[in-house]
Amino acid sequence: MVVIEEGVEVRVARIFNTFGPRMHMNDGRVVSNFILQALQGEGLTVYGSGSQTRAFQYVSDLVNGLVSLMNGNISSPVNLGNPEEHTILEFAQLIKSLVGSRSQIQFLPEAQDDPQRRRPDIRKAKMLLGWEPVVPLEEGLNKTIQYFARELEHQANNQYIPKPKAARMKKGRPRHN
Ligand SMILES: O=C(O)[C@H]1O[C@H](OP(=O)(O)OP(=O)(O)OC[C@H]2O[C@@H](n3ccc(=O)[nH]c3=O)[C@H](O)[C@@H]2O)[C@H](O)[C@@H](O)[C@@H]1O
Repeated sequence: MVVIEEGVEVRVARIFNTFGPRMHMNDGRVVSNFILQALQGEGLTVYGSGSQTRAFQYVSDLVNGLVSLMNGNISSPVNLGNPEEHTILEFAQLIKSLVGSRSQIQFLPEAQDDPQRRRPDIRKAKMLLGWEPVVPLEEGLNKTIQYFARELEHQANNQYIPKPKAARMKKGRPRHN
């Protein structure tokens, strides 16, 4: 173990789904895809029935968690995420309504090996770091939508409009759709 042999202090953050301004706009993740699609009037691409769940944390909550972790003395892994869980269909409906978009929700084939549920257990971070996420989902989404809208405007002037990425690879294998 590096910790014992070299006296190096180690911190291990297990980072769960995170979003916010300055995220990559078209790497195919769900929040960026849905925001781009809603802003551009395209169908919001829900893979499968949309009943799979995720829990998304806002970037500033993650940064605060990382800072607390670095300043603490826990060398075992600590989950950093927001435990508020929603279905992907709920995310699609929420983003569509926050954008005020007329986009349709478009159901596509399920992604391969797509986890049906993901929600972090953050009891350890709460207890040992006194950390928990504080930014409400809608507030974080609104800030992210504003960022995407400004970027689209800027990029439109430069003739480059990013497209949401359609095919996502899961575990290194191509999806069928
Ligand atoms: O561990 C992994 O395999 C992956 O975990 C997360 O990926 P994931 O939780 O699936 O996050 P998203 O890609 O944002 O997808 C979340 C859910 O939305 C669905 N989705 C995604 C994009 C889209 O346009 N439509 C859609 O329904 C996906 O099928 C999935 O169920 C991370 O974001 C990836 O970087 C990591 O590789």
